[in-house]
Amino acid sequence: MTGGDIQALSVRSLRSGYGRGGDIIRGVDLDQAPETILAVIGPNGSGKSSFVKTLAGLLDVRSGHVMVTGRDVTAETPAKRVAAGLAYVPQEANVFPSLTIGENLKLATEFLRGRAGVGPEQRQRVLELFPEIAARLRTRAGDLSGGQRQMLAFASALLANPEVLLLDEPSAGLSPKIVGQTMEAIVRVREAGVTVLLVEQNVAAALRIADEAVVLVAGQISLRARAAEVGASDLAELFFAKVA
Ligand SMILES: Nc1ncnc2c1ncn2[C@@H]1O[C@H](COP(=O)(O)OP(=O)(O)OP(=O)(O)O)[C@@H](O)[C@H]1O
Repeated sequence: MTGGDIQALSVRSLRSGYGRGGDIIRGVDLDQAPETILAVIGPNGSGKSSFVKTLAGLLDVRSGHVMVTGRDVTAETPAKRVAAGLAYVPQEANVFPSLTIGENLKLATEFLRGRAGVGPEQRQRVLELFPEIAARLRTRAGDLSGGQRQMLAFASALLANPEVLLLDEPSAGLSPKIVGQTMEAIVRVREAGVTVLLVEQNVAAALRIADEAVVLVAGQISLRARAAEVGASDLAELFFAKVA
């Protein structure tokens, strides 16, 4: 959605961690071009979820910067980051199970007044992206299948009309067939003009749809490549290096 040389997402010398513990994210630099899908993969415990939480504002930045379409959001609260165009879908608890789909969608925009492009037209665009959700507005979110629940979580985040969508392991707990449908939905989101940063344990599924991939090992980027060029041997070496 952004032209010229402005990156959708820029991260500079980012460090973050929990409480008084050591740094988990240990100096990450990253630029992501608009309307691309970037897969963030890596071994268990390498800091993928912590990275995306830091971008979303849920883990304090110890040093470095996060910029969305050229605007520095490092000091902003999670809510202000959403208003600045950076939406986040957590791995778990990403919908309200006791509310209907319609109520979930209504609640998602409750705190977004003033953000450009938020309103009935955006709602319509989002519902067109997710027909399965659009057809079940009165169904309780808790009665949806895992895949449908992910779609609802994506839809809720997209109502903010974000430039960048951060997804934390959307395939977790889904059957292979549903993983495929979820990945197809992510491609549709990108085709609608949204930049997607996709944290995934399911490396094969993520690489199939991503433009580029970064491998995070022990809180640092150890490889960045076009997704199609990431070879099994690169991954084995990097993933194994963590264990050794
Ligand atoms: N709430 C927390 N408090 C303290 N340490 C945490 C917390 N959450 C994660 N960590 C630590 O941060 C490190 C990175 O964990 P993180 O969940 O970000 O990795 P990950 O790459 O997403 O792993 P996985 O693929 O298993 O989800 C781990 O050492 C983990 O123990």
